[in-house]
Amino acid sequence: MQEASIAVKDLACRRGDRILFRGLTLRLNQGEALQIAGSNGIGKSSLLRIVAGLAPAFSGSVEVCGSIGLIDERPALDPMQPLGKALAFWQRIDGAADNELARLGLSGLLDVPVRYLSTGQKKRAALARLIGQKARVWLLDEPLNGLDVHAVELTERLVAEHCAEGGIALVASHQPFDLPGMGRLALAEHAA
Ligand SMILES: Nc1ncnc2c1ncn2[C@@H]1O[C@H](COP(=O)(O)OP(=O)(O)OP(=O)(O)O)[C@@H](O)[C@H]1O
Repeated sequence: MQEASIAVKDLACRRGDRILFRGLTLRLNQGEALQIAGSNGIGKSSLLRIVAGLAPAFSGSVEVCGSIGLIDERPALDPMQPLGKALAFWQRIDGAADNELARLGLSGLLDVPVRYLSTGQKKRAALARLIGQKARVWLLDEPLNGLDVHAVELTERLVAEHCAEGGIALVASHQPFDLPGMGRLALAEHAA
């Protein structure tokens, strides 16, 4: 199985002309999960984007071992395509996989264009794509936003299963995320 780790050392993040946080050091090994907590605008999404390699660090270093899957507020699914075809596009790239469609309550929605899905349905569709991606490192930006109670529990369970299989989860959320053994880092403690 592919190894997985995240090592962040003395990281500082700058957005525009402001330093958001500095002196952030963390390490996650196989099977571990960490919640990045903090109020709106503190820099949670920015941290995930730096870890994903989508934004530069202002200073410090980030090393990620293992393939990365990122969920944020924009599901990477063609809004004009029916959900089934939008997911099939990724399956051709990611390879065949069980996307857990029934478990995610998506089996009956495969002919619905992605743009017509509700907020929670889009979020669950993004999870289906993430599962199909088979990435070792999950970066989840506010994964519980817009989900009903059942879908919140399911998301927490899916992350637990991912970690039990040796994956890693870095979860940015201002909401409680119920996962046994999950660490919690308050980003405010590193605010510049
Ligand atoms: N490209 C950018 N240029 C300038 N400022 C930016 C840029 N992107 C984000 N910011 C600012 O950086 C700050 C942190 O944004 P970020 O989205 O990381 O916060 P967050 O903790 O995820 O917030 P939320 O809980 O609302 O999602 C905000 O004040 C935002 O306006």
